[in-house]
Amino acid sequence: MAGKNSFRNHSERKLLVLVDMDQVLCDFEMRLLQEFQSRHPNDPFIPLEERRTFYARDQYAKIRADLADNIRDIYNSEGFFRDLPEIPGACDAMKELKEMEGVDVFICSSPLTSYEFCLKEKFQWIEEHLGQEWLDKIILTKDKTVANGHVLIDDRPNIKGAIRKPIWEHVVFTACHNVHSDIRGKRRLDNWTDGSWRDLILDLQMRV
Ligand SMILES: Cc1cn([C@H]2C[C@H](O)[C@@H](COP(=O)(O)O)O2)c(=O)[nH]c1=O
Ligand SMILES: [Mg+2]
Repeated sequence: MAGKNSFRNHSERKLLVLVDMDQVLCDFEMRLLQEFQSRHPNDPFIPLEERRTFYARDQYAKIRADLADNIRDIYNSEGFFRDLPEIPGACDAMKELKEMEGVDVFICSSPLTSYEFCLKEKFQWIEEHLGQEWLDKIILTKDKTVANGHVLIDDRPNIKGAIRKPIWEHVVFTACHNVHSDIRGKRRLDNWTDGSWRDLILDLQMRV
């Protein structure tokens, strides 16, 4: 019985880290803007530093309804999710996290409801940028509040769902659209490059 208990204690002490994909591992916003400007050179666009809503579509809709449709057509098109550029340092940080003692890391991402390309291409992106072994570490869900973990690193400032008080601490990953958002006492992670993510993980590990 001692063995069983020690296994339970060991797994309970592991810090379970959930990491979002779009705008945390891969740069949805930059590619969306580049593609929009290339497809619609004569239309008004929203520079990244002027983005404010979580959904780009919503902000474009305030300018003109057809611009929002054009935005949707871009992220619904084949290759969009597959070819997203990496957020600087994200993949190296993920690989390091995966090797850290006492840490278990998963990718937790919400796919588009129009899943034709998005679902497959999220898997392709992960395989290409992180490696095949990461295909076993994917949680795809429209409702992240039901996912289990100690921390969720995610750029969406307000994550709502079936569970009113999710089990994880939400650390807001800074993105163009949330720089000015009221994040009500939540912590931020600004990037994967200045090493501050390691301090965050160490601090979280002390609390597990
Ligand atoms: C900006 C924007 C995003 N989306 C979609 C793209 C993804 O499927 C989700 C975001 O997923 P995450 O796991 O929360 O990062 O939202 C969209 O439909 N419209 C948009 O303008
Ligand atoms: Mg995101």
